[in-house]
Amino acid sequence: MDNTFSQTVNREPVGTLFIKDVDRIDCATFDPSVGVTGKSWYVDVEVGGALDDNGFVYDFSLLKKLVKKILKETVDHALLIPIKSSSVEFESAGDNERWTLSAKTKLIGNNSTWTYECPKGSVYPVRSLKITRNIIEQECTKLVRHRLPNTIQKVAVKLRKEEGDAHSTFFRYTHGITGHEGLCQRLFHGHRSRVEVFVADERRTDLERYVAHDLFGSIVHIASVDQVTSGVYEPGMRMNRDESVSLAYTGSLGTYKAEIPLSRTFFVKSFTSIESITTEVAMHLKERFHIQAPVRVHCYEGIDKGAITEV
Ligand SMILES: Nc1nc2c(c(=O)[nH]1)N=C([C@H](O)[C@H](O)COP(=O)(O)OP(=O)(O)OP(=O)(O)O)CN2
Repeated sequence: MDNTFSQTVNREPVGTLFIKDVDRIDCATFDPSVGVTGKSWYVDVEVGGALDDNGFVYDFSLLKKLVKKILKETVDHALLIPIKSSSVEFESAGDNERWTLSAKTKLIGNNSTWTYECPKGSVYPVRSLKITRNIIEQECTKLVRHRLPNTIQKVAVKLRKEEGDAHSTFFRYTHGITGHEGLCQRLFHGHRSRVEVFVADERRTDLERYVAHDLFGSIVHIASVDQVTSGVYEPGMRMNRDESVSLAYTGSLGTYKAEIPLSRTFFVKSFTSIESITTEVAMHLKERFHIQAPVRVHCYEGIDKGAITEV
């Protein structure tokens, strides 16, 4: 956002405030050229308008609460779908919605289809042909603008990627946590996550790249074997086969069902929590590379949080 606003409007006292990292979004997006992908962003906000009796554009505390509430009710932990795309089909299914999403993606090498049957609110439909960061920023800006008073003349919501260090490796995953009482039960919510690997306390960026790119294929859905209702699966791996796997479970908000390309699904034996995923990764590295020394893995769940396992 430029800062000319406060300089050019000089008839009444005005100002522009900003809050960096007001919230973080963890969601999933559907892109016809990539498929369903986990995403995480820092959220920054700028708001400009007339000053009140305290000299505030808007109280920081109230703005933080409002932005968090709006994001939680809309895009956070949702699957964002571009409903103007010809790759997207929608049907109502009683209390649920049913979405069919077709992707042509070089990452998988075939035409692939994701289906998602979910309680209302699990999908955030966007009136666009595709979902980009810029389009989500515009959508969030509209949502926040709409809930602020008329004294506010300018709003900008910006999404910022986590940078990491020069050697950081990231992967993107979606998952649903069957028994979670909150929005993490949604089968397609996701994260952009860093992975760090240490062998005998020495950082191993080669193994980090192996985990992100080879084991998980950079973009992956992580399912537990007890979520599978039909299709083949093998815990601890992704299977490079041109077929789908069906997942289903019921949480406190309703029933979730999905069909996902098998080559994009990694199966864990127990839970899809970050603790279980990290343990699965550490065990895999130890066995696959016959490592005798202690292997310590830090897998993030989105930004600044995650789990550590040493084996
Ligand atoms: N110990 C764990 N706790 C939680 C896990 C987990 O794997 N291990 N996972 C989740 C969800 O998957 C969720 O996506 C985490 O996102 P988060 O933003 O922390 O969840 P909230 O929306 O509940 O948090 P806010 O700070 O309110 O945004 C949850 N917990």
